[in-house]
Amino acid sequence: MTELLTDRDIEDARLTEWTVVEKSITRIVELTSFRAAIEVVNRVADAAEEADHHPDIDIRWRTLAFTLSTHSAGGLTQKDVDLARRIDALIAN
Ligand SMILES: C[C@H](O)[C@H](O)[C@H]1CNC2=NC(N)=NC(=O)C2=N1
Repeated sequence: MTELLTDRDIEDARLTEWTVVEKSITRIVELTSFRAAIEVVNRVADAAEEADHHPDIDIRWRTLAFTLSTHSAGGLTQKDVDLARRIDALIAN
């Protein structure tokens, strides 16, 4: 579960909205308003607490940047892929 994923594993996960940046993945998303952005942040916070896995979040008016990595493993693990999918679902809804 906390094993580091290979580059191939990350490609195979097909996280099309995410960009690999060094040992992490980032998704930038623009919402319709600051409040809408904060609502997404709150939903992601719930998902993060539930998973006990926490993204770095950069908030700039209505644009959010989520960055995922597993600090304890020093890179990307399945936990990041799982949280990325949850974030994608929360943004879509
Ligand atoms: C004790 C607890 O499981 C750890 O501190 C968790 C919490 N959230 C975390 N989040 C992330 N992104 N990486 C971690 O290594 C991590 N560790």
